[in-house]
Order: sequence, then C-alpha cells, then structure tokens
Amino acid sequence: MMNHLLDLEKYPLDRPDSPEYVAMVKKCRADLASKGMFNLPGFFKPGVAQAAADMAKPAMNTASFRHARRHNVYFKDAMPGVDDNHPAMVKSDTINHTLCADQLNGNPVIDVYEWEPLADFLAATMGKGKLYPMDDKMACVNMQATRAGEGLNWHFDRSEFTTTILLQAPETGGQLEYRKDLRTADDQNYDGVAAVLAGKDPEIKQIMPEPGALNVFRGVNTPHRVVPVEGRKDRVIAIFCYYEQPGVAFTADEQMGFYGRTVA
Ligand SMILES: O=C(O)CCC(=O)C(=O)O
Ligand SMILES: [Fe+2]
Repeated sequence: MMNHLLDLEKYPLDRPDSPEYVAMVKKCRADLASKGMFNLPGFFKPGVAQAAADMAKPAMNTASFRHARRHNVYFKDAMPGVDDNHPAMVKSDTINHTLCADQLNGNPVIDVYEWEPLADFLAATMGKGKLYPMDDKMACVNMQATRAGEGLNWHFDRSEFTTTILLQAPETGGQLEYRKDLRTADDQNYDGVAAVLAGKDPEIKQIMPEPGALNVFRGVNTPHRVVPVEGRKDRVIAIFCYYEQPGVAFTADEQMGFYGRTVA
C-alpha cells in the first residue's frame, strides 16, 4: 500500500524483523549521535514530493496562515541567569506560510504520517518504546512554504526531535544551518549562543536536504535556522509531530497562537 509512495526496497520500514531493518536503525542511531540528525534521501519515490507540493499549492496560495513573528532562540522574553540585554537574547524575524493537516485532505503526506510502521521506525531510531501520532486535526502534520526574503530564524526546538520531508527546494537559500550541542540541560552557554547569532562560531554547519528525503533532527540543544530563500520557487516542507503518549492535542488557545484559527 505504501509502495507507491515510499522506497521500501531501500528503506524496509515494512520488514522490522529483517537484518536490513536492524542495520538501517543502527546507522540512523549512529548518525543521530555523531551529527545530531539522520537523513534518508529518496525516502519518497521519485515525483512524490513534488506532487504533494503541487497538490497543496492552491490552498497554500489562498488559505495558508502567514506566520510572522519576532523571537529569540528560546521563544521566551526572559531566561534564568541572563540579562535581557545580553546578545544571546537578541530577537529576529521569522516568516512562513503554514497549512494544517485539516487543509491537506487527500495529500500523500497524510497517508505517510498515519502509517504506523513509520512511527515505529522513528521510535526505534530514538530509543523510545513507542511514538504516537497527535490527536490534533491541525497540528499533527504541517506544510510550510518559505518565500523569497523569508526564513526561519535561529532557535532551539521546544520538542526533542523534529521530523521533516522537504517537498520542494528553492532556487537559492533554504539550507538548514545548525550548531550541534551548543548547550546542555545544565549549561545554557549564553556566550556560545551569542557567538552563533553573530556568525562567529566556526562549528556552524549547513545541509541542503533533497526533496523526498526524510530528515530527523535533534534540535533541543542544537540551535538552527533556515537560511533565507531567494528566487521564485518556494521552499516547501512537511513537518510531522509524534509524541510518546497517545492523544496529545493543542488547546484552542495554542491553535490560535500557531495557526490563527481553531478547530478544537
Ligand atoms: O524547515 C526546516 O528545515 C526546519 C524546521 C524547524 O526547524 C522547525 O520546525 O522547528
Ligand atoms: Fe526547529
């Protein structure tokens, strides 16, 4: 059933008992430990990523939520043990355009998100017993378009992991830039954050994911940003949210804050 969307020859998510599956999980875990991410190019079969972006394009152009905000890396106005004027607290702008799962009916990204072997595979790579899809008609899957002059600015993720699939690459820009393990649970390393924001950290790295690649990124202690996009083609990405408990949903207030409307 998933064969027409996913390359299950290359990535045997449907055969968890096979040695190939075990080897794949092992490689992903090693990449997460050494690079803070793993990337599976060609996870979607050829043409699927672009078809998913094309199918959503009319809704993206007319019904997406333009999310514009000014934020620091923490998405918080104050942080413990640091002055509000410290350069680690500097704010910058983020703009993108978001479609929610309830606006993506019939889109293949929804089928892939709901396919249980994917959640089971992600859980295995992260060493978690089980992961569950969200019980939230808006937040479970988002599709984000970033247009010329727009980008997602430096931040730490509030969730431990982010799971994305790039659907359409822009002509220029749109790379994911990151600085691995800049802070720990016990040490915020504010001066290190300031150095990243000033572009003065030599350990900043960049990747440009290919359309159709599955990317899992550990962003909780690794600040990252999406480099501003240039050119006429939008950067379009699907973002999947899974939790360790079933039934997680946003409140109506959270839906309003993230999407400007609510279905809760
Ligand atoms: O668009 C991307 O590649 C990264 C998205 C991201 O960092 C996030 O959603 O927190
Ligand atoms: Fe992020």
